[in-house]
Amino acid sequence: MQKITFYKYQGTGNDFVMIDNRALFFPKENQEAIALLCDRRFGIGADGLILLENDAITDFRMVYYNSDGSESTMCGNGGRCIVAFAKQLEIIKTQCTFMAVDGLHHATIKEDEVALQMIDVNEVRVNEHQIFVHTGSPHHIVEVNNLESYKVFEEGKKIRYAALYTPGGTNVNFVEAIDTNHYKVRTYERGVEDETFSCGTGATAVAIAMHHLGKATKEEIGIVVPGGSLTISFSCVAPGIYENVILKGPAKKVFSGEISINS
Ligand SMILES: N[C@@H](CCC[C@H](N)C(=O)O)C(=O)O
Repeated sequence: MQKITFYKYQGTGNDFVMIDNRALFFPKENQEAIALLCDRRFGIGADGLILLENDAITDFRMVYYNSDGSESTMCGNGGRCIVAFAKQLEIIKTQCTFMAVDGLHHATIKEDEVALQMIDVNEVRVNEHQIFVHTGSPHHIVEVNNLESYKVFEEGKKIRYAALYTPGGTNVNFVEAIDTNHYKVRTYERGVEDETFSCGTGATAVAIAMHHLGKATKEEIGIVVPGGSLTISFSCVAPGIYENVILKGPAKKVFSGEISINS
């Protein structure tokens, strides 16, 4: 058995087990242990697990796993939470750079609010089969009516496993307008294989898609998710090309503890 100190963080209800792995002690190859730590009945419970590690050229490195134990692509809410975690560990003060699977990120933190620069977007794919944006993770977007009662799990799962996205799959976001520049979003997340309370890369993808489609008129969009509110700002430099993409919202520590895993 191996005893692990962990911290639990959440960003608009997207929750993560956070581990300081600067000493590289964590058994990354043990996918079963990662899934167990994220299990809501037999473990701590979370949508994902994040390791904070040293990086040669930035303040730290983020390594992200979905709750099924698989290492995955970028997590926007996780990125905001790891910035709050790095501040708690006194690695950073109010601004930082860090390395993630999709490259270099800049972020600032003021109290519980983290503004995280996401990767640039070079394509918004719109055709008869899809509205799709890759914001560090893949996101399919569907506009719906009556989002509150929409069957996000059932419909999301169908698209997540659709032939169009084989073999990697996609996350699926369902969106309904509040007004021109504010949208409600619910997301089915790949690797969690369920609806989560929030998805940062998903909210970012929706904001960019709504702007690209000409539905949103501003370069700052408000997104309301089941777990709270996010703001996404960007510069649209050409059709489908978005730079200075910033995802902003709260990131909070929930609790910390120790847990033993089979090593
Ligand atoms: N919750 C995340 C997205 C995490 C990655 C996703 N589940 C995938 O595997 O693509 C976010 O806040 O962006």
